[in-house]
Amino acid sequence: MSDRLLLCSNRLKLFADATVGMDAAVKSGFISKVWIDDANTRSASRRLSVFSSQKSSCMSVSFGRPHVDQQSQEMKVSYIKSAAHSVGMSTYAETAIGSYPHAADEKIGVLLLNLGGPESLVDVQPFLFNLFADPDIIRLPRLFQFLQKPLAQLISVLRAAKSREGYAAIGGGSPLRRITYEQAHALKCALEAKEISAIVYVAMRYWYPFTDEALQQIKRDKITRLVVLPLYPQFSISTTGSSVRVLQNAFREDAYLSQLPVSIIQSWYWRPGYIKSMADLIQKELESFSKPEEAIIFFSAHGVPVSYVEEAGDPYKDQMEDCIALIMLELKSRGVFNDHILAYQSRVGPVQWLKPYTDEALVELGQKGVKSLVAVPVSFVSEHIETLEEIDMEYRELAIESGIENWARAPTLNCTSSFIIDLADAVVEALPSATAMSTASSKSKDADQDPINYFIKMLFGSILAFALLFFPKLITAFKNRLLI
Ligand SMILES: C=CC1=C(C)c2cc3[nH]c(cc4nc(cc5[nH]c(cc1n2)c(C)c5CCC(=O)O)C(CCC(=O)O)=C4C)c(C)c3C=C
Ligand SMILES: [Fe+2]
Repeated sequence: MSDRLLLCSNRLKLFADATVGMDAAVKSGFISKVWIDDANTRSASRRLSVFSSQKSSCMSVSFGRPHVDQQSQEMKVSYIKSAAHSVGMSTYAETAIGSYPHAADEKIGVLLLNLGGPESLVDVQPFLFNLFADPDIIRLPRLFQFLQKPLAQLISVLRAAKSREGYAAIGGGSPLRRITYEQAHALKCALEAKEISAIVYVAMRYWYPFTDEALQQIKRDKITRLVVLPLYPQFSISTTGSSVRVLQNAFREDAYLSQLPVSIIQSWYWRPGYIKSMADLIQKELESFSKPEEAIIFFSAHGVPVSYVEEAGDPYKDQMEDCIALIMLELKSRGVFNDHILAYQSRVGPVQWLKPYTDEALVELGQKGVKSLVAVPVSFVSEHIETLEEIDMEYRELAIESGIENWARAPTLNCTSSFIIDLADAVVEALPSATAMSTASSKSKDADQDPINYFIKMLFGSILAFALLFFPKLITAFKNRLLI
């Protein structure tokens, strides 16, 4: 009874014994945060770290007692496991805690999931078509899914000129493929340093190398155990959710893959190695200012439409806020007490996206007299068009015009060694719980189940799609007025 824990969640807050309370709390299914309330809890904390990664993708472990602000922050953390299930994914096996004893007999694969990007300006429109043809990016009611491809064709053609300008400004193509392969190589080396021999594969969602290519290679290599690691720290239906759906479909249809033990790491923004690596980058950037303490830390995350969060239960916003809180806690523990803000960038189309919008927030800060700012891209771990063009060019210019005099941008993590080592740890922790992927059909808890919402979407979706397809003049109006 010496190890006492304070367990906080959105439904439950209690003091408990380190072992009994932990297991009971986990079984109750509502734990999102554990505070270790006693300094002498080394063994408990080790167990907690392991089970936090295995039982719940959002649960994190901290030491000491939360003060009031932290506590209310933690209470906001939502329970990710239910959200992951709502998009039909298998999570870690319920019983797997402990080390993985059979590594030597296995042929281990790690599959990195990423978005992909056009490698030349000619690729831009077909890449955009693939992106907009994804039902997790443009979410149509089921009855109208036959419009998905015509709409994708239309929107990709309309968007292509603007996108091409962006890719031209960063050298004519996306660096994502190159950087992801560098990360794959670094991860392989980090695993080798931990005496795990693994082949690391790359599967892009919208451009080469596509998921299918990676899966064919996995089969040829006769991999016997696979860890799936999305290169998105936070889970979103539009990113990890979409890639995992593609994987599930492929696994369901293939005799070999459907039997292959797989662990999917749903999200990992809470991992101490990632949080520390982000804090390192920010701290280093702050030191480039003559008065570091005056600079605002401006976290800029890729946005998603509000409906993803409010109607489809996307945990992305909650995870993003939790992630920022953890980075700021880490910075505070290092004596860095700068103000910070989280805003969302890269919105596309006419719907409401998560707010505040990065461009509007920058103007507002300038108007308030802020003079120094460090921009921190936070939803992605490699440089890409939205860091190199949108932040470094568009937002920088806007910030300077708005009166911000000292601008800096934290680089993305890319192959930072502390980050790659942490990813390797995540893989090692995930290995024991690999199980054959569930073939249960996904039960999406989305707005389609609400008949009124469904009817409204159906009506407006069909009017819009038919109008755009059959009245060319409307296309110009659509393009000019609706920001594509
Ligand atoms: C966590 C990261 C991302 C989320 C969430 C996300 C959602 C999302 N994106 C679009 C539309 C576009 N995204 C585009 C590029 C792009 N998106 C991400 C990441 C997230 N997207 C990355 C890393 C990239 C860049 C890839 C590269 O080539 O470097 C694009 C194309 C570029 C452009 O024209 O701006 C579009 C379009 C939507 C609609 C969406 C959520 C519904
Ligand atoms: Fe995007």
